[in-house]
This record gives sequence, C-alpha cells and structure tokens, in this order.
Amino acid sequence: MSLAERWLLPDGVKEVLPPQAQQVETARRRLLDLYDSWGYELVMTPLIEHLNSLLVGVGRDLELSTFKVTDQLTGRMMGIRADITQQVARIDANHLSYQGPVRLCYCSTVLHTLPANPLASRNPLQVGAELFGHSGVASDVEIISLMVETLNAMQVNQELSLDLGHVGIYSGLMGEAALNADQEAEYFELLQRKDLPEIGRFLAESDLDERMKRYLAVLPTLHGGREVLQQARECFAGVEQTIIEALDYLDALAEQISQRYPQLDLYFDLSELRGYNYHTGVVFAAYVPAFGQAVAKGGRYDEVGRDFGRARPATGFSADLKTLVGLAATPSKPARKVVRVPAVEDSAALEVVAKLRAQGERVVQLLDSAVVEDAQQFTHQLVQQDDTWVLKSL
Ligand SMILES: N[C@@H](Cc1c[nH]c[nH+]1)C(=O)O
Repeated sequence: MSLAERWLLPDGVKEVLPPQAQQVETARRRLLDLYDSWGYELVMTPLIEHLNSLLVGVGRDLELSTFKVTDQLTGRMMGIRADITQQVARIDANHLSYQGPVRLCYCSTVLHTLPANPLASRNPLQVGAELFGHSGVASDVEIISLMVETLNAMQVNQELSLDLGHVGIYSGLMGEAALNADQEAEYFELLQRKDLPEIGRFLAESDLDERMKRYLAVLPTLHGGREVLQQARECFAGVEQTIIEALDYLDALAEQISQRYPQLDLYFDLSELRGYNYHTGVVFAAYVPAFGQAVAKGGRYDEVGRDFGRARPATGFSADLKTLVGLAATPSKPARKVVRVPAVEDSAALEVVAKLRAQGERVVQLLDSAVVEDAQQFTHQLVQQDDTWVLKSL
C-alpha cells in the first residue's frame, strides 16, 4: 500500500472536518433540543447487534445494506446497523412497558454496504424521531409536523414539498393479484422504477385477469396533486376495501397537514413504497429543489414490534444530519472572540483566561513564543499593561 493510498477513505465513506464538524454538532444539539421540547426522549442504540435481531421484520433492501461481521467471542453473525428505526422499535417493545404513546428520538451514525443513491455517503448520521402506541392520523400529523419543524430549524425549508404515499394500496392489490414470489419481486422492482413499457410487457405475459392487469398498469401512473386520490378511487372501485380506506386516510392526513402548513406543496405518489422494508401504511418524504433526493423520509410501520413480542402502532421519520447541514443556509459566523494569549505562566493571566472561557469565548494560549500558531482566526489578544491583563482587538 503506497503512502498516498493509506490516506484514502473507502468510496462513499466521508469524514467531517472543521468548521463543518462544529456545524453538524450545533445542528445535532439544536434538533435534539427541538425533539425534547416536543416530548421525545433520547435513546442510544448499539452500533452492532446479532444479525437476526437486527434484521427481524425488515425487508431485503435493508438486509442488503447491512454490513455483516462474525463475533469473535461466540462465532455468531452480527450486523452493523444500517437504520435505527427498527432498533428503536425493539426498545419500545422490549424495555418500555408503557401502554400509551411513547416518543423516542436519536442521532447516531449508521453504515450502508452500498450508498442509498450515487451521491449518498455510506456513513450517514441518522437523526430522527419515532412515535409508538397510537394508530391514526393524529400521530402521523405529529411526526410529519416534527419533520417539517426539523427542516425549518435547519433552514432548509425553502420551497419544501411533501410526497405522500400509502403502502396499503400496493399490498391490497398484491393480496388480490396473488402473484408468486418471483413475479411479485419483478413487478415491485419495475414499479419502483416506474418502467411503464416493462410493466406492460410483464402484465401481457402474466396470466392475471384483465381487471387486475388494468389495476397494476394504472398504479405507477397515479402520481400528482390531490386529484390523484379521486382518480385512484375511480380506478380501484370494487377492489379490496383496504385500498379505499388507504385513500381515505391519505385524504384526511393531507387535509390536516395543509391546514397546519398551507405553504407546503403536497404531492401524491401511490406507488412509492419506501423500499417496502417495514412500512405498512402511509409513507412520506420531504424534498427541496436544490437536492435530487428526499431530505427526510418516514412512514407508518405497525408490524415491526410484533417480531419482538409486542405489536404496537408506530410512525416516524429520519434524515441524514450531514446532508441537512450541507443544505442549510450558511450560518452567520458566531460573534464570539478568538483570543490569543502569550506563552506565559502567570496566575493573573490564567485567571482572565478562565473567565473568558467561562463566558463562552475561545481562548488559545500559545505553547511556546517561538512557535507560530496560524490555524486559528484570532480576533483579539491578551496583553499585559501595567501589571494587569487586558484584551486588545487585532
Ligand atoms: N428509517 C426510515 C424512515 C423512517 C423512520 N421511521 C419510520 N420510517 C428510512 O430511513 O427510510
């Protein structure tokens, strides 16, 4: 390995340098304080877990995203978390015995075997909130509101748009179509890409009845404004009642969200399935024009807790904090002083230094008068005048 190679990080693995690292940390504190003010308790989940408990109840996408390693102590397979949501669901199911709503939040690094999209990092800093124990529109409204407030707090709210979908529409259709596992996987994959010609070919070759072919052909075209819900009602009239219920749910949710956030652009996409990992109901994602991917996303996942022995309704959202900081309006420089202190061992000087630091100023004492320290942008220096130490601007 050459010297140059030793400095190279793996593709998609990013480190954060000054001053961005401080911006990320400031943002982390701001968001965790925001969640705290909404009643969300902080949890810290382990970086690594037994593979089978980490992956229970999650879909294939998340399994493929998970790094697997062997435990040197037991020989068992372990997984490094690629998502925190299902870990938090385990905490709600296993450790907390509350029957009523439980609100939890987190901010930690996750690792992805492959980047979620070509520009994404493989070590995002996942920040998010999860709400357990309530099924119904009110908890989804709360979570979507907190997601919007997160983006507001990060000042990435310019021309925010919200995509809404509902996994129940796809799963209702699949229940009726009764495709085999391979066929369903193929249709799912084509649907994610909205590949209409290939979907046409797939349906023509299948032995589904004409009515079901029509439903599966129309699903990927159902995206746009609120009129899409009415269109879907007409297209799917006479199909499973659960589909109509899902459309009603989306309608009610959209109504309340647009009352709370009239400036928010709402968009519906009935084939958005969020990878179909664990979501069971409404799914949502926030977009801003400056960024081609969702800046935050989430949804309802009522079934995950069942695999941990306590099925609880659940909804939540998450985002990559480093992406949010990258999109945030550049924060104005903090108005604090950066003070240079000469290399002296003088108790009066050290007292002033301690006082300035306690006031929140940044104070750097030079290590040696012969050493040049140029990494700091000094704004002031401490100088001795007639036996007292005074601050002079530079
Ligand atoms: N963790 C999910 C989003 C989510 C949070 N809670 C529910 N869903 C994701 O990264 O896509």
